[in-house]
Amino acid sequence: MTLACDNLGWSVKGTQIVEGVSLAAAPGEMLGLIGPNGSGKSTLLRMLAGLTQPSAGQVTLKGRPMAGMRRREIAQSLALVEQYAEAGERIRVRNAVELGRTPFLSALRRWGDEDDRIVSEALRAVDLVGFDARHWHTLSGGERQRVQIARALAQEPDVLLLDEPTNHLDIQHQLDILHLVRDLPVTSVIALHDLNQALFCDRLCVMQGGRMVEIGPPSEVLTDRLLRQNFGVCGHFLTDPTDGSPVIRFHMAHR
Ligand SMILES: Nc1ncnc2c1ncn2[C@@H]1O[C@H](COP(=O)(O)OP(=O)(O)OP(=O)(O)O)[C@@H](O)[C@H]1O
Repeated sequence: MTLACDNLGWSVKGTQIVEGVSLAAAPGEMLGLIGPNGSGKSTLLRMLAGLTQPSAGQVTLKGRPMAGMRRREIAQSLALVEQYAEAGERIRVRNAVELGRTPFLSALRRWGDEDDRIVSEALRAVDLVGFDARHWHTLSGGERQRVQIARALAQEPDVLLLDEPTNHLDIQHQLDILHLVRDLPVTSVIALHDLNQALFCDRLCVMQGGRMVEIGPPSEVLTDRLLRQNFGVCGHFLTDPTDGSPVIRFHMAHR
């Protein structure tokens, strides 16, 4: 397995935030992380990225315990796009994306043409061609989000973790990013609130109160019972007449 965790937990000041989460993302899989606000998705992602030390359990990256790995080594395989990622106000877009190459640079391996090519490709992938010289503080929320995704792509990771990556994005760029992630030859774990977007994923992991309550293909996980119990809504599956794909229409649940 590319990325896995076993009995993962995190507590703060005696409060259990995440508890007993075990999962394994297969190579190339797009695993969605869904659940109501405060259910532990971001905390779980940060532990999977090695940024938050678990209070219990362990994460393994390509079969090796992450706890024994150096930050640089993790960053050579795994990239995280956080929900509210910031960058220096005065940094330019291209320089921000170039930071994705840092884990691969050293005194013996200096910046080269290949790094320039990778950065240009990452900017192109998120539709930011021509933004190279723009300062971070001049960018819109959606443009900033795409810079952060480009920075992660520039890491050329095997594992890509994304925390609500479609936040702030207009509908075209939301679809672009979801298609991009789905088509990349990487293992991805992606926290999403939009359950129609979650249908893009191969499997969904449902969080509730810090625990994983379901994992499986979207069609099996997003049942009427689960939508009511975990999200407090009713959902009806409809079929898109253009391509036969499922769409969920939500209604308020009668209490
Ligand atoms: N450092 C902390 N101290 C206290 N409580 C925390 C801390 N970090 C997270 N929490 C709490 O843990 C819970 C889970 O937070 P987390 O951000 O992981 O949820 P989430 O599922 O990503 O939420 P959202 O959908 O709103 O982004 C929340 O109730 C949050 O307030």
